[in-house]
Amino acid sequence: MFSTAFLDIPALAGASGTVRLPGSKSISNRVLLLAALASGTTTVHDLLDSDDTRVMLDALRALGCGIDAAGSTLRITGIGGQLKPGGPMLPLFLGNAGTAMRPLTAALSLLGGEFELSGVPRMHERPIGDLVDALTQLGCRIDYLGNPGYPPLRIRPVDHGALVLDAPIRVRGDVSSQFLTALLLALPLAARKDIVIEVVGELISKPYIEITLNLLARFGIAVQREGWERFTIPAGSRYSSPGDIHVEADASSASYFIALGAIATGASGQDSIRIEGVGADSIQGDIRFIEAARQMGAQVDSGPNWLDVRRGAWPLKAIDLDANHIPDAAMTLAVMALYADGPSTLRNIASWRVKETDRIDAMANELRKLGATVDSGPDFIRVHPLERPGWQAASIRTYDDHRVAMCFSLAAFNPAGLPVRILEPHCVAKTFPDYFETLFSVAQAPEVPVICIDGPTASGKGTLAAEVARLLGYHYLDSGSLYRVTGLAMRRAGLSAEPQHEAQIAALAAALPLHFTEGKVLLAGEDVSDEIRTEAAGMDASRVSTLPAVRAALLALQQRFRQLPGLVADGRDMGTVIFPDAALKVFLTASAAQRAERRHKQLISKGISTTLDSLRSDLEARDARDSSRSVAPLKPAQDARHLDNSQLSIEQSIDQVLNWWQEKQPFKPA
Ligand SMILES: Nc1ncnc2c1ncn2[C@@H]1O[C@H](COP(=O)(O)OP(=O)(O)O)[C@@H](O)[C@H]1O
Ligand SMILES: Nc1ccn([C@@H]2O[C@H](COP(=O)(O)OP(=O)(O)O)[C@@H](O)[C@H]2O)c(=O)n1
Repeated sequence: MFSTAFLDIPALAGASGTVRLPGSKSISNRVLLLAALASGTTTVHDLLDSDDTRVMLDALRALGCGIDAAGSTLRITGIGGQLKPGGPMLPLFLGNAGTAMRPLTAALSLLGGEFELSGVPRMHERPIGDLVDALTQLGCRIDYLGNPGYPPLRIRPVDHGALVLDAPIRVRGDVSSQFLTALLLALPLAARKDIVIEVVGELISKPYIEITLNLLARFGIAVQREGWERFTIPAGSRYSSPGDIHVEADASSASYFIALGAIATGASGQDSIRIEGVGADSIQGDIRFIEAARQMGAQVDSGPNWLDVRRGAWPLKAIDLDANHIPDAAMTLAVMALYADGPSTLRNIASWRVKETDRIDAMANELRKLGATVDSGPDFIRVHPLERPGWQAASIRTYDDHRVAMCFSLAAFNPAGLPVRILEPHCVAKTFPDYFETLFSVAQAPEVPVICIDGPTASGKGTLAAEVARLLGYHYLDSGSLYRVTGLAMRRAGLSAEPQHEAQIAALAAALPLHFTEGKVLLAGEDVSDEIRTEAAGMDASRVSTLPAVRAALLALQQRFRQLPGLVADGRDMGTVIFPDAALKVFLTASAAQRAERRHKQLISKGISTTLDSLRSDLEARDARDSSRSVAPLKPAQDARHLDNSQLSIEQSIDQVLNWWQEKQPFKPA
């Protein structure tokens, strides 16, 4: 996941390959609650691991469920429809997870304990009054702790004998279908008699109710349905665990990759995007996004649990769609509309206004920043396509809304070749923590940005480069470590850095079984991070690095680090030889005295004993060798910016490089 303040997605030109998507949020949280209410143990496969499911799991653990996770499989032992009596009041914090807040409100009102349910400030602006009203009709005791009609809530125990089950429970269906879902999931707890639910108003998002009914059936509860107005939970209904249950991949998450397939062509001009984990026969309503994508021109094939999408019509065909049945996935259409042959209109989407943010306003604002003309009203949005000269580079605000972040990544395919900046990209953690990594695994960029930091030993290149990479969410290449590992491999093979061994050492370098994980350097699985940091290893590295065949052998390996979304590389010849087209080159220096002192401190702190004098003479010897060798000598690239950090702190150096980088970006401030 990207935990950076922003993520710059370079202009993308194509995409092809296979993606596996995380489990559906809607299915995951319903399955968790049903498994928690059932007796016995349910093994849940391919559960989504995200903020919303974590919030739900924390709540269920607090209620006394046994939860045991191993990889993407989770075993959950339910409470059999009953809480342990006499527990203390339980405060439950539910973040911004509507799929936890609504059903838990209903279930906890009927379980008999005392609870306080709260969330982030936005959760306290998301209406829940219609659900509370329905539960109150039944005799449940729920108080508002803040504004009436909104969380936070206090729930008090109620005697099941006192519940009013004779009259139908009336619930509004036209604000959020989650209220009806919540009742359907929870009311079997009280089904001494048949319980009838009547929906008031036109029910929105019906496909989500289908998921609810489908999963209730998997847990042994056969709800009877008359149209979309009346639902009966039969007397004596009891949750029974199905034993094992598989969670489909999230169809709403699939929408971004279906759109990707429709917009992008592969490197060869004909490859497709294959999506695994969900097929066209999914029980999730958002799978009908496929129909809308086809209408816009996508070619979609499907089989059991897979989809295959490629570009059909281009430009895409504009659509005019009642998107009430796919409210979440329809946001993706609003960005696809930028690539269409005329204005596209999405209607009947008033529910967008009460989601993670007001999504109609959010989409309209951010699409306008890209240069688009957008009209919107209480329940619709109309997006005009963008011609090549109209596109603008924009910093996209994401409003703590995962879907805004994900769908705007598709703007990186703009024909103007502009990058897109996504602010607060970590909001995707709500449903798809690795969204951007997954996108980057199939996307191709004509130019992956590189920042090079070259300079003499102990000038602070590694420190600076690693931190700049972390702040930008870029990959990091410590090219010196490759020469250090080659030096080590040379020693272990009984060779020395002489011309007669050059070919053998180069062969070792070309096939180094090298891995970088969590700041460690592994050689054939062995952690050599400390061994390569000694001054002796530095000297060996300096010697092997003078051998032209070794440098040639390491060239391709280094260039393979240039991957989306970008790279920061440090060394001696990053800007001159390895990445001559880098967008920013920094030549970092500091006085020899300063560098010797820094290295001294660094080694002493690692418990490696050395003297300042020997370090200084080693360092000068290395400077001389690095600068005078015939291949790729240490020297500033012609277009490098010089930074002497003798008098600068680490933070000041980082700020300077980030400022130079920002100057090169086309983004206006957010
Ligand atoms: N601007 C700076 N001011 C003071 N110390 C620094 C500065 N930059 C780096 N250092 C320290 O100098 C030491 C050497 O830095 P390092 O990044 O390993 O250098 P290089 O990769 O160029 O050999 C480290 O202990 C680091 O914390
Ligand atoms: N791109 C690079 C990186 C390192 N090297 C060599 O590899 C040695 C070790 O690199 P390093 O970056 O780990 O060294 P320090 O700067 O930390 O001393 C250097 O002394 C250079 O001679 C190189 O030739 N080219």
